[in-house]
Amino acid sequence: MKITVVGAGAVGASCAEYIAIKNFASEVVLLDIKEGYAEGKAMDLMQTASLNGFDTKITGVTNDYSKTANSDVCVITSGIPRKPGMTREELIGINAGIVKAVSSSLIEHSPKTIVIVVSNPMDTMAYLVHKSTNLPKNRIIGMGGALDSARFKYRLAEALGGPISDVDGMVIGGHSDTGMIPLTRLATRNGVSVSEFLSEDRLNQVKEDTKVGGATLTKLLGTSAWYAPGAAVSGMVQAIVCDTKKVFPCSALLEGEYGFSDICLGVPVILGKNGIEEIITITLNDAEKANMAESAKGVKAVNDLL
Ligand SMILES: NC(=O)c1ccc[n+]([C@@H]2O[C@H](COP(=O)([O-])OP(=O)(O)OC[C@H]3O[C@@H](n4cnc5c(N)ncnc54)[C@H](O)[C@@H]3O)[C@@H](O)[C@H]2O)c1
Repeated sequence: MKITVVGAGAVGASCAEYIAIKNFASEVVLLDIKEGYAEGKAMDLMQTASLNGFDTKITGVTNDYSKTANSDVCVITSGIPRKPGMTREELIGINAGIVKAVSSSLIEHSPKTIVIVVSNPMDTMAYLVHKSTNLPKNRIIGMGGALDSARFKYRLAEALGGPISDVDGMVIGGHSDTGMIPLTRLATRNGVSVSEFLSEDRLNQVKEDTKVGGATLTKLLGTSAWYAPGAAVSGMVQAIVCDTKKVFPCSALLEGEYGFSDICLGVPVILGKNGIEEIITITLNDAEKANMAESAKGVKAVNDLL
């Protein structure tokens, strides 16, 4: 299986590294517009192969889409990241042009590909790819919820004082500080509701810490994070390539699900060889429904800027 990752920056390179280390793909092509940058990242990563024990071949190219031909999955991470104090929405002006041009070049060379959109503001960028290409909706997937859910589980484990492997939970809604909806009501510690262990106040704190998870890291790092985003993308690529049918919250084009249409929003989906195999409709309570409506409103307002 051949995977292309566009953008050999922090997230793209981390994503390529995790894909290679998990050893499920034969080839990863890293593409960047900056002369020699992807080639350098690919060479550095290939020099970890004997140390980390993987056989995936990573090649780097400068803006040459012919080298990406017939990719099974293409990941778009190209674009600018946010700086401290910025929102993801503020990136739209520059990133929309990049994502539109990149997706069109990718699809020209890999018409059967599945596209994973990472560049921010991600829900709007995924929507833009839907609007500007003819790919069926199951083949365009936005990555946000997989990362936000990992951050949610991190915060839950911290509050519980237990291992993350005991924790399950999901974040749906828009991939923004205000739009995320960590579903504390459905989160569990080894099958037991987390509300058995944590007060409502503590759970609300977990929720708020999760929503600003990206901003917290951006402030500490001076730019947005890359390890967890790269790992989240690699998990989604693996589910597609290995046809695992695992459930991830992803930004998917909605056509009536959850009461919304003509919008990409984070909802639980089953990922497999066809990309989005199914959108799962979970029963939300009134408060969660109201949160989803607010979240959708926020994403629509950004979509209107396109
Ligand atoms: N969806 C998520 O959960 C999530 C998480 C983290 C970051 N992001 C987003 O991912 C994007 C990348 O973040 P990063 O930290 O890797 O940034 P980065 O600056 O480290 O890397 C971006 C790379 O894109 C390249 N690039 C720019 N224009 C290009 C083009 N037209 N064609 C090919 N390459 C091009 C740049 O040269 C650069 O190497 C940002 O928009 C960021 O906000 C999303």
